[in-house]
Amino acid sequence: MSARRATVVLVGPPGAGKTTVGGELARLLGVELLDTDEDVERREGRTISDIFIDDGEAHFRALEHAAVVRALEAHEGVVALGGGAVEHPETRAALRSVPVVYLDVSMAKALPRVGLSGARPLLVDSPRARWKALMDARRPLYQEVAGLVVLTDDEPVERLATLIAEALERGELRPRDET
Ligand SMILES: Nc1ncnc2c1ncn2[C@@H]1O[C@H](COP(=O)(O)OP(=O)(O)OP(=O)(O)O)[C@@H](O)[C@H]1O
Ligand SMILES: O=C(O)C1=C[C@@H](O)[C@@H](O)[C@H](O)C1
Ligand SMILES: [Mg+2]
Repeated sequence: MSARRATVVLVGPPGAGKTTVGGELARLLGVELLDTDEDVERREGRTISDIFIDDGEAHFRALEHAAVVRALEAHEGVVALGGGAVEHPETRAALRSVPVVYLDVSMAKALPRVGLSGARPLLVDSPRARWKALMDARRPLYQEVAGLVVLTDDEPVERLATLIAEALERGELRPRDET
C-alpha cells in the first residue's frame, strides 16, 4: 500500500513565517496548506490559548502530535507545524519520512512579527527571556529534523516560498529516511 505523504513540512519558531510562507508555497505548488495549529483549534472548537488555560500545555502537545501524524499521513500538500511541535520525540521521529524545512528568525524580527497576542501563550510573559529559553532548547531540535534551513529575517514571503519550491523541484530536499 503506498501511503499519501505531505509534500513538505515547515518547522521553526513563532514568527518565522510557517503559516504565511506555507500559504504562498502551497499556492506556487498548486496544493493546499494544512496548518496543525488551525487543525487543532478547528477540531477542539476552541483557541490554543483556551486549550493551554483549560487543560495545560501537555494536553495541547498530545493534541498537536495527533494532528501532525494525521497531516503527514493524509495531506498531500504543504504542512505548517506549530512552533513547539518538534519538542515531541515521536513527532521528530515521524518527520523522518518527509522533506522538512526549518524557517529560522532572529528574536529582533520575530517578536514584532508575533506581537504579544494571547494566540502565542508561551510568549505572553517576559517575551524576550521566554524566546531565548525556547530557542536554546529548540534550535537543536529544528536542526535535527530539517533538511534545509532558511533564515527569514530579511527576505519577503514570496522569495522564501520560491526558494523552497526550487529546492524541492531540484530534488535537493529529501526525507531524512532517504538520505
Ligand atoms: N518574511 C517575512 N517578512 C516579513 N513579515 C513576515 C515574514 N514572514 C511572516 N511575516 C509576518 O509575521 C507574522 C507571523 O507570521 P506567521 O504567522 O506565518 O508565523 P508562524 O511561523 O506561523 O508562527 P506560529 O508558530 O506562532 O504559528 C505575520 O503577520 C506575517 O505576515
Ligand atoms: O512555540 C510554541 O510552543 C507554540 C507556537 C504556536 O504555533 C502554537 O502551537 C502554540 O502557541 C505554542
Ligand atoms: Mg503558524
